[in-house]
Amino acid sequence: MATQTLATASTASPLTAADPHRFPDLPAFPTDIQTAPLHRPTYRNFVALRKSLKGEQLLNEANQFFDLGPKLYDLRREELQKYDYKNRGSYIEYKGFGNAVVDEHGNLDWNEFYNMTFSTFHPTPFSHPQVIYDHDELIKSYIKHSHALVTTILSHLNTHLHLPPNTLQKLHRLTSPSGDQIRVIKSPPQPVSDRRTALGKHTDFGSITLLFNRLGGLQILPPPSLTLEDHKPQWTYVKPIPSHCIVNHGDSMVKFTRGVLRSNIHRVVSPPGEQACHTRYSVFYFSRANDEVILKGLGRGDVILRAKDGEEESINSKD
Ligand SMILES: O=C(O)CCC(=O)C(=O)O
Ligand SMILES: [Fe+2]
Repeated sequence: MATQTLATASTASPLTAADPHRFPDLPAFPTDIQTAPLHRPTYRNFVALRKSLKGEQLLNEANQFFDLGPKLYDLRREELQKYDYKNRGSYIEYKGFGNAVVDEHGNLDWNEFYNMTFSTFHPTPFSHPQVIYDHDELIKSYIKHSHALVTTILSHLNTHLHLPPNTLQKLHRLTSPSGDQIRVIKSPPQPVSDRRTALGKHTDFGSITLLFNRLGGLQILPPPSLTLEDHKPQWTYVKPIPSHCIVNHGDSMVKFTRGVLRSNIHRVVSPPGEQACHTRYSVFYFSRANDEVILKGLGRGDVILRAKDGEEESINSKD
């Protein structure tokens, strides 16, 4: 993963007080905590992104998911458990609070989440809470706008990897079945005496993740190449920035590029400083290659061909 931020706001300086997308009613990220350096697009790319992508709509819709989160989780865990995906043989819908182990000591996670896909509104034997149906237009529109941003990112990567035109984009068509999904995570404040990992260390599955969050807590483990000689990589916070999303490369991009692109290790801990007393929501778009795509080195394009060949297992995107 390269951790990048992409500005989608209309102003050159999205951090000004006039920015309508600054985080309402939340304490600021502490100024004395070191954060990971992030790459931002050049001003030219920033303007191009805004023009081509309806960036304002994407931001507005992401904000609406931050309003949907509390409405969904106000249904309470007992009710949401009816939609638990572990009983459904899929990753769509609800993951209950504390259902996953986060570390080698067997500690459990400190979050619950709900996954939504395009197929959320297709006829299936499984229903959703009414609040999801009430937001069907938002969910469909957010998938469309997020996918447009992912396509723009893939097209930049395609160019810089010297791949034949549209190679990456063709593996990620919105019109073909894939595991693309929206996720809304809720992590309530942790007890003062027991603040710990809320989501265990991992790399993202899939190709590109777009992540909006407002409170700190996300940490990355920098790769050795970005760590001082004779030092161990240290968990480092990623600071949420208004009107920006964080872009992760997932494991499929590592496969497609034979390791030219990396998927970085990250985790979520209790938010720092005063932020720890607030409920943390995050809003995601996980993009994955179309179901039938075999996850292996693309093998065309001199940048990838120069990468070392490794053993490749054959697995398709759906699995
Ligand atoms: O909540 C966050 O900031 C990150 C969560 C995450 O990494 C994930 O769900 O894959
Ligand atoms: Fe992640």
